[in-house]
Amino acid sequence: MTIKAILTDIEGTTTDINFVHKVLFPYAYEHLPGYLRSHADDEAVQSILTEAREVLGQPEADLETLISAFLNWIEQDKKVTALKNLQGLIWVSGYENQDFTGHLYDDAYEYLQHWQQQGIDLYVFSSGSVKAQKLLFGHSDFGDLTPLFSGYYDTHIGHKREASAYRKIAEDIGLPATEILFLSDIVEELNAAREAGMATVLLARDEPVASDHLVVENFQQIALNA
Ligand SMILES: CSCCC(=O)C(=O)COP(=O)(O)O
Ligand SMILES: [Mg+2]
Repeated sequence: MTIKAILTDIEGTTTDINFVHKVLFPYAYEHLPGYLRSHADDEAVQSILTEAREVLGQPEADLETLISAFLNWIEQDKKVTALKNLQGLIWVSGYENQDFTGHLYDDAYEYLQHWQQQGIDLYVFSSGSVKAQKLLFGHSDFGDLTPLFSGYYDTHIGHKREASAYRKIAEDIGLPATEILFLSDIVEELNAAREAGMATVLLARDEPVASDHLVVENFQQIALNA
């Protein structure tokens, strides 16, 4: 089978989980109350707040109630689309002030470039919003890597553990799912991608994992018949 496109997860796949959980999430947690209090009237924030009220089932929830809900979702690592959109807005200042740069494993940097040079189109699918994805790769440890990617997908297209999301992505990319390879560290995501027809590789970066998906420790071990 010929792989023509690669769709990659971020956290645990291109990027250290610790960067997300020990740098990005704490930054969002610390800045979220102040950000919401000073930007509550912005159009983009208004729509995030409306969506959060819907998720909570509390159409009248005030700003302080919503702040508590968002903080609670960060603590629980909930992949709520409204939270993910909000985090993307908050992280702008962190990247722009150079409080941090987007972590990328050396092998991910090397092989994403290599695959692109081989003519393979690269796409991202993360629970982090498209804005957050572009920030991470645009302000990465290796500089601006956004020219590597042909497209970005987040939970607006569907949940990462549901096959329908991968079917929609394949349709949007314009390739049969069988010609797309999905990379992730989460078996449930790989199962959903496989159900949609995609080829799959499980990244087990920290410890060995037994799986019926092809398992690798890093991107260098991924052999493609492009
Ligand atoms: C796009 S950077 C922030 C990552 C994030 O917010 C997250 O929830 C990680 O999700 P992933 O689907 O990449 O595991
Ligand atoms: Mg992941």
